Amino acid sequence: MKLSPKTRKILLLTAFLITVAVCVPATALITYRISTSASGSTQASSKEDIVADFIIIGGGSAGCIVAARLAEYGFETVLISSGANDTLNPMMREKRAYSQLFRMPQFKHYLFPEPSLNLNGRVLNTIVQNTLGGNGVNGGGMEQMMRNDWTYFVNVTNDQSYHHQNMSAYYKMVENFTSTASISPSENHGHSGPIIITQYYDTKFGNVWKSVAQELSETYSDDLAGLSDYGFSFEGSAFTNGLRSWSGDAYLSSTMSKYSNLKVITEATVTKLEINEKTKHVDSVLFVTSNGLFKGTARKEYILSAGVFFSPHLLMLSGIGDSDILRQHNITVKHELKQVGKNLVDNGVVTVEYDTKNFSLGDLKPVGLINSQSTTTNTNPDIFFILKLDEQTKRLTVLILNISPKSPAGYVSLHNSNPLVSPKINLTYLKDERDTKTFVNGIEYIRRIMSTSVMKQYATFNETQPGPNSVNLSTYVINTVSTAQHFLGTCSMGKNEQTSVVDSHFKVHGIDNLRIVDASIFPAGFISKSGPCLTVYALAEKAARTLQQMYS
Ligand SMILES: Cc1cc2nc3c(=O)[nH]c(=O)nc-3n(C[C@H](O)[C@H](O)[C@H](O)COP(=O)(O)OP(=O)(O)OC[C@H]3O[C@@H](n4cnc5c(N)ncnc54)[C@H](O)[C@@H]3O)c2cc1C
Repeated sequence: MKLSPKTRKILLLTAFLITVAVCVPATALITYRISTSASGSTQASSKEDIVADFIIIGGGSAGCIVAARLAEYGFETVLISSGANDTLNPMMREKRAYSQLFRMPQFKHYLFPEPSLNLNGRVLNTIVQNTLGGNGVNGGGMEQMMRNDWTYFVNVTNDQSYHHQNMSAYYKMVENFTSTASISPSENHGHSGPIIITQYYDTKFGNVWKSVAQELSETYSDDLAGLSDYGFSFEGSAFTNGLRSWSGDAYLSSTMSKYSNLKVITEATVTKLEINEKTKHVDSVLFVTSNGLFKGTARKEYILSAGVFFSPHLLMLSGIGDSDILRQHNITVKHELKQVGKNLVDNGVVTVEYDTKNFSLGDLKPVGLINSQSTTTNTNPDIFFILKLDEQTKRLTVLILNISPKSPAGYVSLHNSNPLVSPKINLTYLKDERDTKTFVNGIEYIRRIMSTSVMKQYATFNETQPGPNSVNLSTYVINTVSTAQHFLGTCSMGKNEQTSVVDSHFKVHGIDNLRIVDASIFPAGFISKSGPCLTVYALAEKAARTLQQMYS
């Protein structure tokens, strides 16, 4: 589609006007950056529309890996992403800048879910980092999923290639893992992949942490990757010597200059997949930049990697989804897939906070994956917790994640059919009272840790939140539970189109040239036991390898 500059300007202006005029809360508007100045990588300024073997939509954690690998495998590849290329910005890289980064809206879409009635009407916020690498610019916790988690994938898909043993190969492709512990490096880790992960350990606090586990009759594990899914440990980190490693930089930035068959278009928002409802084939994608409206055509396939909120959103806007919802918004149904947008899950997080004296953690990340109600079960953990110390204020925050939520899943849907209006998001934390109880048990468990003789001897901890005299912990949980930002599941993987959106080869059921590779494809009912980011990376490696095998 070639449009004159004047028509483009009119279209763009119209899109903005519609956005502003639409009757949704102003906070629901997407804050895509559409500026006329180029910032780093290629902007869509050419008059030509795009044609390539593969078009990837969304340069987040997964999208950057799929794009880089497909280019490396020799395919003509185009990545279209709504954020700018900020990979050289020190704010992205430096750990000490992370909290400031959080306060800078130009790098993010803030999405505001509907008020949660069971949380006294509170509106929680969800975040999509609008930059290359997406939400990989995060807290840096890097954990593999465990053997049992992969068995869940195998059972849901009937695809044996998801067995832990096989998936271990993809983690190894991602990881450049080192541990400062004097443990023999686990055979579960890779040591020459692009993402640098360091598991920090020091003997002094390491011994304390082991003794705490012992005093509470728990197990300690040198490394929670792979086989062991229970106990106290230290978490691997994407920060090494204070610098972040993430897919936007480690996979994509270096590749952009290396492969002439890779084109990265930033500050460009895909607004629609043009789908032929008879052939069930994606004919093209439309995307908007500050220079106007463009069309991209893939000779082979389109890969949707816009993340857990925007992937289902774009499917629905394009006519793939639950026909009842699409018709409500006057969207022509191109392909009925009831599960699009369903099964949204997240752990939720509650914190216990302490003022400390004589306490330091440095780069250490003490964690635990335990059952808060019974000790030494070595199985069925119900919470994951992590200790974070602000070394300047000496404030210790213990984050408690619910890894076995009982509440029904939430969903992603539409406010209306305007692609520049963010999706409708429904979250369901604490809808089932057992989840409140899990967090209360979690708080009591953290208090037991801080009351162990070994912790008391090591340093001074004064609880400030919820506070030692707080009588009603349930109320505290209801008033403070927040998003853990570990959202999964809105384009879930499974055997058929009644129960899922993609098959085990990442292909959208019923559409012949469209795949989804991002956090949205985790199977319905699956919840992350720690953090999903490293697994999203591993799944992206698997998807790229699948495409290479298919098309080489
Ligand atoms: C604040 C925060 C902290 C986190 N901390 C951790 C942690 O410590 N450990 C951990 O394991 N996990 C963590 N997570 C979760 C983890 O980062 C995510 O699960 C993971 O990054 C998701 O990757 P993704 O590829 O699915 O999506 P994303 O990385 O979100 O990428 C989606 C990309 O698509 C782009 N996009 C969206 N719509 C369009 C469109 N229409 N056109 C073009 N581009 C589009 C977006 O701009 C974005 O860049 C955290 C998440 C957040 C938000």
